[in-house]
Amino acid sequence: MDPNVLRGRLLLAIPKKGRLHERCIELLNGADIQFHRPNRLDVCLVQNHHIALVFLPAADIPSFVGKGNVDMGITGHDVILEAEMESFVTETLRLSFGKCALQVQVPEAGPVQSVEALAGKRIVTSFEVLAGRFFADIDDRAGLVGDTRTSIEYVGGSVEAACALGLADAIVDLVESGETMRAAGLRPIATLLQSEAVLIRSTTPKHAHITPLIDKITARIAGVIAARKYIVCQYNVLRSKLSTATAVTPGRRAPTISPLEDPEWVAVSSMVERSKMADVMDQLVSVGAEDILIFNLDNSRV
Ligand SMILES: Nc1ncnc2c1ncn2[C@@H]1O[C@H](COP(=O)(O)OP(=O)(O)OP(=O)(O)O)[C@@H](O)[C@H]1O
Ligand SMILES: O=P(O)(O)OC[C@H]1O[C@H](OP(=O)(O)OP(=O)(O)O)[C@H](O)[C@@H]1O
Repeated sequence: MDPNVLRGRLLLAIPKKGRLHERCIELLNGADIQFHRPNRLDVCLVQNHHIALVFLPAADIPSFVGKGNVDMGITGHDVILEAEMESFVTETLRLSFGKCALQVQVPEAGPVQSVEALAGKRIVTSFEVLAGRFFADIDDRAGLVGDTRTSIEYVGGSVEAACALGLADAIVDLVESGETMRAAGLRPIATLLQSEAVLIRSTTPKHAHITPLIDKITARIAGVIAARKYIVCQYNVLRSKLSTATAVTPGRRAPTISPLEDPEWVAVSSMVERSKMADVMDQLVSVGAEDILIFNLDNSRV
């Protein structure tokens, strides 16, 4: 591709494969960012905005954004810390997917119960910076020096195999459902951090003229995330029960209250977190609300 085509465009990086890729594509579709990615090309133009998408390994996105080589990106909070880019990127939105924990895991049947028992042992991980820092603290507390300190070995994937192969006494890797960990006969003994996918921008952007477009895309993505997270709950309730009912559905800012033809009744409409929907409906029934309706949101600006 002719680099001139990219001049002046906002560069937005998303993971080219792996756990976050599909979810990012869905998010872009929801935000009406239209593109066609020619077969395996890592850069493609957005048709309806002055944007180019850059498909990169999730782990490389923090430094591309932090160094200002691309303007914004989507990646995991974990890889921002691993790349030591937290001072160079700003996490503008949590995206509510890619949720996982970075954990120290040991063989299920083995004797190790605490991370202190791993001081001086062999750790295999794809997170050598975070694991290195974590075990350096433990080694310091144990007074270990030189060759006696914990060994941290990097592998690029299939970390769980290291213990079974006799290459490690423990691993440090990501866990979501725990299926991979259990299948490998491992159990967790410590959590280094919790992660989820985040939208990031450079702390010191190189292209100031692009900031309004970054803000617009951020607002669109925030709207898609909020539309997934919230539903609208509408119901009728006796005016005398209104304060009890609206305590159950306070809304994001405040509920909308409309009069009904019967002056003793009002209609209430309020945003409610989708995960709390069933509980909220039960509570509304118990305070005497009637005609409780739930509406999905297609999109939003909040
Ligand atoms: N099991 C999981 N559940 C949810 N999110 C995950 C999970 N595993 C990884 N992630 C998130 O997705 C990011 C990318 O991980 P993934 O395993 O997809 O890497 P990848 O880009 O395919 O690289 P590779 O497979 O080469 O290590 C991680 O940094 C983390 O934020
Ligand atoms: O707790 P679970 O739901 O089983 O998920 C955990 C697994 O997911 C990630 O790997 P992924 O499958 O993305 O592949 P990778 O090993 O190639 O990174 C992670 O490295 C674990 O292996």
